Formats: sequence, structure tokens, C-alpha cells
Amino acid sequence: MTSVPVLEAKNLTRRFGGVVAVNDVSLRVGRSEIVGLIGPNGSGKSTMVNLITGELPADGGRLIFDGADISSQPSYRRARLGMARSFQMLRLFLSLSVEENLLLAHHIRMKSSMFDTIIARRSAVEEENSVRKRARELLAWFDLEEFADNPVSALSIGQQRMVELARGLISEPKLFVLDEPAAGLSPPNVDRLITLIHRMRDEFGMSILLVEHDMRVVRDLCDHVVVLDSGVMIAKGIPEMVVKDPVVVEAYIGSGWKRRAKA
Ligand SMILES: Nc1ncnc2c1ncn2[C@@H]1O[C@H](COP(=O)(O)OP(=O)(O)OP(=O)(O)O)[C@@H](O)[C@H]1O
Repeated sequence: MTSVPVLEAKNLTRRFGGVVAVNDVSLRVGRSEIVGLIGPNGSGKSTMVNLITGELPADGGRLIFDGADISSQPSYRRARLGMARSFQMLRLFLSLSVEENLLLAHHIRMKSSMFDTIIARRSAVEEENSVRKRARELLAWFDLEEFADNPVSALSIGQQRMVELARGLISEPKLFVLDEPAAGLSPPNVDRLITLIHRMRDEFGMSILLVEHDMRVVRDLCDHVVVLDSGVMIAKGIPEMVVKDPVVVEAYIGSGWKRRAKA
């Protein structure tokens, strides 16, 4: 079956002074695929994600999203086209309610202008109602409905991580980039996260690019994995094979991975 991949990153490169943080890296994420982006600390994962979502401009390479070249598009346009991301350091508004965080995320991403709101008042109201409905549905999906009106600060870290995921889903992205979603979660919450990410893919039909240090999460979720080391792609393939690849093992051991990751 040949379908246009959701994302094709072609030969992306990004330098910071003398450091080549991402060096000629290509990857693709197919429809409804979960692709892992892994590598030791400082290998270039966050930079790669920032190049994909448009937070950082690339020094070279191209980015094709849903068949269109978006290399020169700013991050808010990429979001409007259907790209969402979650952050390892959660970017929630702690004093706002859980529901308000979702609504705000939608408005920021879709950027309906003041002009639109005034001129097309009826459609703006309709959109507001349908976004509110979707927010409630998503919160129910994450078992967070009862907290909809509570400030985010009143939730546990595990629940806040779920709000972060719901916030990304509110605009129905085609591609969801998850940056270390398991960071700081207890083992039972990691199990729950794995189940929810599987369901996100299956029920919403979205594609996922997953940056993660926890190898259990990577093995349980990813169809394919791309491994970076010092900005260069050193391996790719199915998780079971990649984690046994001597080049990958060497890269992780050299970085002190054994102390950090539980294989
Ligand atoms: N804004 C920046 N200015 C200068 N150097 C940077 C900047 N961002 C990243 N780097 C450098 O680029 C390289 C790749 O960093 P990056 O944060 O992308 O790695 P990473 O794989 O995400 O690491 P981690 O797993 O620790 O989050 C590192 O050498 C880092 O020091």
C-alpha cells in the first residue's frame, strides 16, 4: 500500500555555532504510524522536533507535511495544517481551569481573528460551542471530566500530563509530536499512558512522532524507531532490532544510558 506519508523530513540540518545539532537527518511518519525518535542526551532529538514543528528554522533540508512543502511555514501555520505537540516541561496555564486550557489551546492554534469573530459572529459562536463540546468529550475520554472546572494546579502531575495530551488533541491534529510523555510518571501511569497513546492512534486515526527515553514505552508503542547520536541518524528500524544494534548500544553506553534507562 502506498499512501502519502503524513510527514517527510528530508536532510534536515541545524547548527548552533560550531555544533551541528542535527546533521542531514531524514525521517518519515506514515498514516496512523507511531514513529519513535530516540538517542542519548544531547543527540539532537529536541532540535529535530523543533525543526519539524517550526519553533526553529532549519539551516538545510525540506519538510513535507501531508504532501505539501511546509519548509518555510511558521509554526502557527504548521499547527493550523494539523500538527500538534506536547512538551516535556508541561506548558499548561496552572491558574486556568482544565477546560479553559483546552479552549485556549484551540484558539491559539486556530487563530480565528477578531475580524472573523465580529463579521461572522454566528459561525464564531457555533465554533465556540463545538470546541467546548469537543473539550468535554476529550476530558471524558481521559477520565478528567470531573476536573473540567478545577484549576490545573490542583491536579497531580500524572493528570496534568493527560491534560497536556488532551490540549494537543483539541484541534484534531493529523500528526501529534509527543516530547517525553512518560517523564515523571509512576509505572502504573506509564502503563495507562501506553494504552491511551495506542487508543489515540486507533480511535482518532492520527500519526504520532514520539520522543522518549523510556525503552518500554518505545518498544510497546513504536512501529519504527529512528536513532540519533551527535546529531546524526545512526540506526532505524523496528524497536526490537534497533535496541539490539551494537552501534546503538555503544552510543547509549557511551552516554551513560545504563544508569538512566531500564531496557
Ligand atoms: N539553543 C541552543 N544553543 C546552542 N546549542 C544548542 C541549543 N539547543 C541545543 N543545542 C545543542 O545541540 C545539541 C543537541 O541538543 P538537543 O537538545 O537537541 O538534544 P536532545 O537529544 O534533545 O537531548 P536531551 O535528551 O538531553 O533532551 C547539544 O549539543 C546541545 O547542547
